[in-house]
Amino acid sequence: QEHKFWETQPVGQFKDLGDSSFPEGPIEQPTPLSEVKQEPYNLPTLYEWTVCDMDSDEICNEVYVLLTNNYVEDDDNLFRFNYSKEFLRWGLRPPGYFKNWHIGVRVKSSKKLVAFITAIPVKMRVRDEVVQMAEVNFLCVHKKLRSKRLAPVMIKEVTRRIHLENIWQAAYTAGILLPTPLTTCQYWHRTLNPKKLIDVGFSRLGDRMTMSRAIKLYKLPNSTATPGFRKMEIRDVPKVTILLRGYLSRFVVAPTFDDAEVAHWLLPQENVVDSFVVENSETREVTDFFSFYTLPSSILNNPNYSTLKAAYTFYHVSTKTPLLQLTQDALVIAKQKEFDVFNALDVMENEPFLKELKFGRGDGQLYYYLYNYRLRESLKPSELGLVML
Ligand SMILES: COc1cccc(CC(=N)NC(=O)c2cccnc2OC2CCNCC2)c1
Repeated sequence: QEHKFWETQPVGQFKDLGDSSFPEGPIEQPTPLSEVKQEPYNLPTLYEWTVCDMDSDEICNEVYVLLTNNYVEDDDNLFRFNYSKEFLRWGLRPPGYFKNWHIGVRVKSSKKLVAFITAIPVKMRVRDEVVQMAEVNFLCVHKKLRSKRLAPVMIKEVTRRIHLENIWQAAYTAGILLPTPLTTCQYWHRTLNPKKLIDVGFSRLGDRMTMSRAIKLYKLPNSTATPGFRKMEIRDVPKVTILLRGYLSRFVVAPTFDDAEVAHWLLPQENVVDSFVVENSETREVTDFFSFYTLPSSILNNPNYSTLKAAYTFYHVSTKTPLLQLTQDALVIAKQKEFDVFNALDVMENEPFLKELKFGRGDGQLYYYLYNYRLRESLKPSELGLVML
């Protein structure tokens, strides 16, 4: 059973680790579109495929309810991701998206939505090659249908639909170890609301730490420190695009963003994504940028709280303002907006500020994977410039 499915897929296999005889690049060559399976894979008899039109309030709500009750939980099953409807619409409809890559599974008789998987297109640079890829995300099977081996057929079906668009590579993340990680990231949390985090079991009071000591330790200024730090606006898009493209060129694997993509992913949207620029008041130059996305978690079985309000670092660039100060200002904003915790991965150049700004190591890893693309060796997190939702 050990990775029975993944041993059949064009992904780096554990047994090939260290075997540097393999060239870097695609594992399998593209097949002619006429040879790609034209009809959907077979589901178990009682189930049928459906396309989830995220523009439809009703269908978007069905997806929201499925994920709210059945998506990823932390290792101690205290929390479950609670992506909002407006977040899902944002995350699944970037420029150039394909509606039929938002794939659902319904019970034929009741039409109940019981599983979901998605992909969106992304131009990914790997070293100095730009490869058209798909980002696969939101794989979710209803708790009552686990171990029916639905996930493998859903992965094959989304792969088939991606192949039909002549795209042969993909990127995905998971909290579990599969063959074979592109990189293994550590997640970190910066406490903003110590009392609530301790009450819900997200954090523990250290031995010599009293609650009042914890509140003092994580206190933040009431206002940001950087002159010219302000919310991003549509007029900033061209300059932020130049900043971001320049910054991401430093990493071995990173997405490429054009203006339209920067506008989609980074213009502020209430309860979805917050973005800030630092504009020099004399030169009018935009020198820095910071963004985080809003991903609450349901708190399972707590008498006093139902939701953990969490911010996740997204993309940022610092050319003039030290990243430490930029991040501190983002923490101040997050606190003002009543977030309980600010999460980050040790990707890009995050690690140095994590320790300095009183982030604590999370108790899990996030693994990044490439589909049908081999790198001679896995990357350090600091070599990765990709943040997934
Ligand atoms: C606090 O509530 C949680 C609810 C479910 C799972 C986890 C732990 C976890 N698995 N966290 C992460 O994967 C994570 C931690 C820091 C930053 N980004 C992350 O994941 C992002 C990116 C991958 N897709 C989910 C969101 C926490």
